[in-house]
Amino acid sequence: MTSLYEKLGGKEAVNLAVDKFYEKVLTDNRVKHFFVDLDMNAQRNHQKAFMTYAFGGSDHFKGRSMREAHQQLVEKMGLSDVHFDAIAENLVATLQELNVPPELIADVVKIVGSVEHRNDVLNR
Ligand code: HEM
Repeated sequence: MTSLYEKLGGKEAVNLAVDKFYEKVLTDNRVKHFFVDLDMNAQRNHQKAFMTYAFGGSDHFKGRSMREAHQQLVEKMGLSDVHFDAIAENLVATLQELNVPPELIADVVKIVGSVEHRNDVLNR
C-alpha cells in the first residue's frame, strides 16, 4: 500500500511542508512563545518528528515520548487545547497551501488530531 508520506509527494514535498509549517508557527502569536529560546536542534527535531507523526510514520512518537516531550510545556508554560488547536490549524493551512488534496489532509488530521494523541501531548 502506498504510504501517506509517498502520496503527499515524498521527501521534497515533506521538506517544503516542514518549512512552511514552521514559518507559520513561529509567527503565530498563539504559540510562538513556546519555541522562543528553544535550541535549533530541538526545533529541528520537533519539525521532523512532527511531520513523521503527521504523515503516519507514528509508532516511534506514541505514548511516553510524546508525553515526555511536552510535559514541561504543560507544567511550566500551560500548554493546552488552545495551543494544540493552533498547531493543528497551522498544519492544515500549510497542506492546503501546498495543494494537498482534501482527502489526504483528512487522513493527516485523523492521525495528528486524534484524542489519544492530543491527550498524550497535553499529558492527561
Ligand atoms: C500536535 C502534535 C504535536 C506533535 C506531533 C509534536 C511532536 C513533538 C516531538 C516529537 C518533539 C520532540 C521530542 C524529542 O525529540 O525530545 C516535540 C517537542 C516539542 N514540542 Fe511538540 N508536538 C506537537 C504539539 C506541540 C504543541 C501544541 C506545541 C506548542 C504550542 C509543541 C511544542 C514543542 C516544543 C517547544 C518542543 C521542544 C521541547 C523541549 O525541547 O524541551 N508541540 N514535539
